Amino acid sequence: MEKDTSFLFSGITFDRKKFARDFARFQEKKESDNQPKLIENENPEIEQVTSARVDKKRKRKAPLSDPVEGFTLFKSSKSKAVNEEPDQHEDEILQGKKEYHRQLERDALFRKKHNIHVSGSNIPSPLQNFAELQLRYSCRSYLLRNLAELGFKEPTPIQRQAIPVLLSGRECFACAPTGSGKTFAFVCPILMKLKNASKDGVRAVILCPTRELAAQTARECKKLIKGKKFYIKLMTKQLAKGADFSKLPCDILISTPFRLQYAIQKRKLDLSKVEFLVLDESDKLFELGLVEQVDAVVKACSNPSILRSLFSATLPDTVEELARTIMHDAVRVIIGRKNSASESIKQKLIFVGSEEGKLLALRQSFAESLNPPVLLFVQNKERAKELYNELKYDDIRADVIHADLSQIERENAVNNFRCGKTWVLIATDVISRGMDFKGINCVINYDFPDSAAAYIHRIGRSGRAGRSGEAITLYTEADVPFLRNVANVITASGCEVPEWIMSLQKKKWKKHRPQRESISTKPEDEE
Ligand SMILES: Nc1ncnc2c1ncn2[C@@H]1O[C@H](COP(=O)(O)OP(=O)(O)OP(=O)(O)O)[C@@H](O)[C@H]1O
Repeated sequence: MEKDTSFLFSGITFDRKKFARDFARFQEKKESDNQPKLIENENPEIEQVTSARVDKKRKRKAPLSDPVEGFTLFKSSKSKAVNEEPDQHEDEILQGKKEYHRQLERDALFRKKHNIHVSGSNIPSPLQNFAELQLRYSCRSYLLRNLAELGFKEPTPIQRQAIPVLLSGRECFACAPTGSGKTFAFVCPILMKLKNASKDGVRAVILCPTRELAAQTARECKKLIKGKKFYIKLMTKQLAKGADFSKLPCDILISTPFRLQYAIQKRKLDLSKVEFLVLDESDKLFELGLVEQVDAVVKACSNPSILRSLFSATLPDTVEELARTIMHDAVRVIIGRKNSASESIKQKLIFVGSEEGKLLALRQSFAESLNPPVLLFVQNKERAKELYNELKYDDIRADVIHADLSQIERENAVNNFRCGKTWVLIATDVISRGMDFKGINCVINYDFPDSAAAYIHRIGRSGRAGRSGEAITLYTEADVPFLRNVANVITASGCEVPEWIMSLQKKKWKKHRPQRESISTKPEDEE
């Protein structure tokens, strides 16, 4: 068609001078032709843009046009348009401002409803639902499909706010209760931003304080990428010692600080292209013993446009201050009250007098009602072994996990507990953070936790993802001076504590690890 048309006009030279008057009429008609079209336009936004364009065209064309019939009409309408333009523009700005403020109000109400507290500048609106991931951020369908398969219907409060913050390219430190879905809150933006697999070096690093948590996070990532190719690597001992990192395709690397520092320093692992660094259980990572290794990793992630984020259920002020020194224009997201326990856990304090009383109380409680799975926390690995030796011949399926076991023994202990082979798992704090055992009915603090943060994380192994749970904390005379700190956490999450405990003096409490009598009831020579 086009060819035909050009053929029709080829070789014809239009005599503009001779037909100036007629030509001008066509010009005029053409312009006025536009006007009803604009009015017909159903979309007011498009209308504004189109009319602005036409006005611009007019402005540019006007000096070129010859004086024609109807010029005055054009002139008057044009001069009107010129007069109107600033008003219209101001109007648009005003409307824009009004809409912006209305949106801020809506966001504030929505955040209040979901107990989301934020600070920082220009914080993106929280997610109303998962569909917004696609509407606002063009999320790929594989991820939405996997979410649906995992049964995630609604975003949790931390997901509603932290995901848009990270997707809008802002750094973030976040504090949300145990079991509230923080893992997906940081993995989702990473997957969305990385878009596709690449063999271009490590692009994201997730640091976890323990191997068990690192392995769990890697497993969760793999569930989320089902049907999509991504290279997700867990830094195992073998990988750290034997891999050729220059050839290893890796989009997301999940590791403990120790193994990653080893790989950086001894195996020349290059992290200069890392775009995302997540410090999960960040307050633990900033504790003495880990902070130097974390520092080495932070330094190795030298990409100037890296996005760093910190997540935990407990975020002491000291960690926040430290975080501020390394982060740029970060957004702070707190769900509920900072450093509080999950509200879905029924918490109790039980006085047992002495160490001997503890074992009696435990045996009695198991005899009356044992509702597995039960997680039992003790102060150190020696006590874990002792308690295991006491319970292993009782008629309950007990197992133990602590740092003296080999990697494979630790994995077996976790897996047997996960699948229900073990009813009671005796543990040190090695699994108190982040581990997601579905449906733990009861956490028993056989030994009083060494800090309020440890208490929050330990009991947070139950009552996850909105489920209910129970936490029992045994205490002896030696623990009384430290009761008040834990009692504060208990009352803040809506559970009751005897009045006399609330009237105890608050204690400035670093680590409470009293010398405890042995758990073992066997005579020493027999041992
Ligand atoms: N939107 C959601 N809907 C339903 N379940 C979810 C959702 N997001 C996460 N979960 C589930 O909730 C559980 C807890 O999630 P996750 O382990 O990420 O919690 P967390 O906040 O990191 O806890 P912790 O502080 O103990 O590390 C997991 O089993 C996870 O699959």
